[in-house]
Amino acid sequence: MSQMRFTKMHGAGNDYVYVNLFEQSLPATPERLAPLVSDRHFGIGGDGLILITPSEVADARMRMFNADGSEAEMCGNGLRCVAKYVYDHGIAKKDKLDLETGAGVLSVALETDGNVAKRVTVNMGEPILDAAKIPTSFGATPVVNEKLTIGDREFEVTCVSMGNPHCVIFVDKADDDLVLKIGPQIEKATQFPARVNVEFIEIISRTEVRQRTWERGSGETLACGTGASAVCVAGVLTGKLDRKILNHLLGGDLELHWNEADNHVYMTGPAEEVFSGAWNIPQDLPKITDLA
Ligand SMILES: N[C@H](CCC[C@H](N)C(=O)O)C(=O)O
Repeated sequence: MSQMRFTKMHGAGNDYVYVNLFEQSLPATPERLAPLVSDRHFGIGGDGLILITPSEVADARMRMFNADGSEAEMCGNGLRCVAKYVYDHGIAKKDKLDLETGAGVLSVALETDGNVAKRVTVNMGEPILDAAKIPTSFGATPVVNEKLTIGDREFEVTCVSMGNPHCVIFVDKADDDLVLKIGPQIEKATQFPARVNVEFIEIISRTEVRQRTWERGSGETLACGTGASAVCVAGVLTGKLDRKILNHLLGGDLELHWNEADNHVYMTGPAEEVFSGAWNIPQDLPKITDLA
């Protein structure tokens, strides 16, 4: 029985199966593997699959696949965990790393305690506010307080890309009806040709919010780092929030800062390694060559 070695990690409860491709190759395409390993009953369990690979332009590269097998341009919680893995496992023992992502090479700073990283700050780069690049069919740029009709209900949405697309909605109560019923309908709404991640935000003050997230390709997650970054930007664009906020997500807290000086968003939060293991590769899994 051949096996694939993996490490389970999470950032504020947003958990992924991490595979170190510095030391092994994949038994099948990641699009095929992600749904299998993400399955919380028949697989390892997680919100998706994250590959840590060598990079020609950075200390390492992250490729991120949602639980449905779709690849995303960027994953904030995932990148904090990749940074921790790269540091803790000695791939690059530096407390400042450059990591290649689908949204470009991003810089991260690690707070370490001896030999392990505890908290990580990611320079997420500039938010993308051009409707076409988010991409949405809304005409306005930036997309602020647009009306989106779902069934017989109308929502006011603000759309921001952090390399991946986000639809932010400020609500009185982010309840199950909104997150679990409206969230999936917005994810697949025709206004979002690449689908979209949806953030439902309760405002506690100008510097503090509570977030629930319906993620593209993974459903509700306990946290979404790119989403929390998009919320910070949307809060400033709508005049509801200051540029520095504390975001309470179901799985933990993230600190966000949309820095006026460089127009970059900075996200700080935890990264945890839960366990490592070996996954028994199913006999009937089509080999990568079979899929060519
Ligand atoms: N579902 C997202 C990718 C993961 C983002 C999230 N988990 C984060 O921490 O940023 C997408 O398809 O764009």
